Amino acid sequence: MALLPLLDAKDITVRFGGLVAVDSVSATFMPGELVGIIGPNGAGKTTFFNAISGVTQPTSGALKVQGRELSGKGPHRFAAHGLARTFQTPRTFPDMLVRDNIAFGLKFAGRRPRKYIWWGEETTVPWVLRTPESILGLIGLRDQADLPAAAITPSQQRLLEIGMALATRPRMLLLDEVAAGLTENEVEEMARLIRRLRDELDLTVVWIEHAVTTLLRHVERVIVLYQGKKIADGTPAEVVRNAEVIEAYLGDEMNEPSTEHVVEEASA
Ligand SMILES: Nc1ncnc2c1ncn2[C@@H]1O[C@H](COP(=O)(O)OP(=O)(O)OP(=O)(O)O)[C@@H](O)[C@H]1O
Repeated sequence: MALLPLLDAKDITVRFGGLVAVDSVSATFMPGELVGIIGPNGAGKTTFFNAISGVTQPTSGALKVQGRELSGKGPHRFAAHGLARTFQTPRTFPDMLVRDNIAFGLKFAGRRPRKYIWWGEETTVPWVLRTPESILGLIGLRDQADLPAAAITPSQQRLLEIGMALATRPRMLLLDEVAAGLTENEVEEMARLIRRLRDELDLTVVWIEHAVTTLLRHVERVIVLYQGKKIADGTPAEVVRNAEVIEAYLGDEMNEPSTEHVVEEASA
């Protein structure tokens, strides 16, 4: 039997009054894929994320998760089908301890049993997603467990939000600019963590990021949005050679000395 996409978005359009923020975008995400979404400011990246996670109702288009029609459903239904996401501004509980932020996510997941049916088979929740301690270990925040979330650094806040998303025991993780505001080293560490999570937890990961050079180095597929439209969808090597992408977006990035080697690597 052919493998179904984990998420299948067909002709998704989102209008805000007269503005078409997302313009008939179709994309499929297969189990275990690590996909980047790039594009200039205002290209529609976050709006597309909101639409495929039930946060914003698309004006038109269809959404299927594991073959199940979820068009028109709210974020809780998407979460119940294994989708978890982070937001551009981390949505943690600042007055609660780091550990309790994670416990909150686990409580949400607790409504689903430890074994659940996934792709028609009984699946056990990976042990690393069972307790606040194990999740904190996975994201490298064990030492901060007993601090209020407001007391940790911005990069740790981003990790905490990823931890909260993982606590809901997802199969698909949508990451919205989790590397924004981080130092170059922190961005690289974040990219490595994202890959490790995908590999160890067998997740499908879709990652929006402005740090294009890092993203191109770490993802296997990139979708490029421009003025609400999808203008490219392919491997980093294909996308950096795409004339429309260069014209619309990557031209300036490629002229940056720091980017040249990445483009060369991606094209190799
Ligand atoms: N709730 C809203 N109401 C009206 N317009 C909106 C709303 N949300 C987004 N927009 C507009 O939709 C367009 C796409 O915005 P979106 O935030 O999805 O882009 P983006 O690619 O994520 O940008 P950035 O990289 O700056 O985060 C922009 O013109 C934005 O102003």
